[in-house]
Amino acid sequence: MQKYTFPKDFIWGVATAAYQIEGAHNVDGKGENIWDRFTSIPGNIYKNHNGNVACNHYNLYEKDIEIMEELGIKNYRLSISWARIFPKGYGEINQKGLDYYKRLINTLISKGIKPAVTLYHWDLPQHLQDMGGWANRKVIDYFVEYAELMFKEFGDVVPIWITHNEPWVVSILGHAWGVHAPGIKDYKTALQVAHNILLSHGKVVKLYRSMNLKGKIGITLNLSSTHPLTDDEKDVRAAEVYDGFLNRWFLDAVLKGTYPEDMVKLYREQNILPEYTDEDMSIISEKIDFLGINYYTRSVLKYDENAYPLKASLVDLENPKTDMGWEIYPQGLYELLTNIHHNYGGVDILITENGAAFNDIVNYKGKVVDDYRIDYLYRHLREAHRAISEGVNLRGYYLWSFLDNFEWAEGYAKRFGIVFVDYKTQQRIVKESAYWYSNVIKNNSLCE
Ligand SMILES: N=[N+]=NCCCCNC(=O)[C@@H]1[C@H]2[C@H](O)[C@@H](O)[C@H](O)[C@@H](CO)[C@@H]12
Repeated sequence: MQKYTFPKDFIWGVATAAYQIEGAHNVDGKGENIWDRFTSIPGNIYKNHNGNVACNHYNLYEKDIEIMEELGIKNYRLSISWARIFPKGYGEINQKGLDYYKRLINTLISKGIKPAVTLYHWDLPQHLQDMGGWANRKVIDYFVEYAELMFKEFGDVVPIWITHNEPWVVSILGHAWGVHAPGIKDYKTALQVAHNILLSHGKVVKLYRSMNLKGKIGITLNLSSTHPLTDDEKDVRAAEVYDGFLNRWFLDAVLKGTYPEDMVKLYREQNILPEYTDEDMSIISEKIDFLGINYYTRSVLKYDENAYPLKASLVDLENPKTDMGWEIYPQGLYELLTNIHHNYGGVDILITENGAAFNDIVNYKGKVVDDYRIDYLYRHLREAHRAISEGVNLRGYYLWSFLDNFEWAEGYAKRFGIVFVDYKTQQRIVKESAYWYSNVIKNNSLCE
């Protein structure tokens, strides 16, 4: 039987995000955030679901951490809800919000579970959106103020920090396509938002360095290997442009301090190029300790004369898919890891999210036998192992997600968890994939 052993100190973890699991949306002084607002507007979310209760993790976190402990999970990526700390986004601190995260983080550490904290996982305080949100450069300063307080409070006990989760999704889904909060549909705004988020990232990295903290800090990007539908030069160019739009715009800025020339030219021609300075780019590319990658699927592109602004359209192939409709394409993870290793100087990498939504059911024995999810995870971890064996500095893997949770525009219709959540009773059921993952962690290896 083939066994794939990972490096001795490889980080095996699970991941969640505040708005998706906490609930308690207006409890203990928490301010309104843009997802509280966006989900309150009928039509935005599947069946008008919202995160008001979610997995009630705000009240059930001790029970959830017990499950992690039972499974032998030693690393947990969580996010902090900015509006719990600063209800207005800046200024007055909400002590009860701060106390919640102190309890949560201290409980994790007392159980030997290392926290990796994401400072921003999409839940901007609404008060800041009311002044323009991330399109307003002033919000950058407020983000630095929030980060400074988090570093002061938790900098000595949190070993891994992620400034932002997926600036591309915040920018494009939230400000160009309008399918995420705050529901804006304007590419020029979207690209300015992306730039300001990246600038806030760089400023916070510099702040972290100035505080002489002993942990590691990075950023998480959602990346996808891109493929042309055919070898026709128009399709090949479409894939290159989409690669620039999704991947290289962010990778080059953070790791090289420049925006890719081909995309700068395209955005300038389309009059959607953001305003930025050389100084901005120098700050954005402040050296990070690791690059976080969220990988779910590849992207297949074809030339499309009518597709604004890229003249490239995603193609939906008839291949095996997850419940999100995303093609299951494990080799795309290998392609991505090796490309980044070779093109971006061998930067240390953490897979900060990988996982799959499937239509889980509880069987007559009260179990969730999610072999399809085990298959997805196995295949992707095999590709990760292949990349490591070829020299890629992959240091860890955080499975998305620990719990079934609020899947943004899809509400509770999509289940990504390795722990099933019955939203009517808040009962947790550990899925078979969790037991499988527990074994992978214990053995630090994959067995065929
Ligand atoms: N249209 N469209 N979309 C194209 C690709 C979107 C990529 N979505 C992600 O990566 C999100 C990431 C997020 O951090 C987490 O909060 C989400 O729950 C997971 C699952 O969705 C993933």
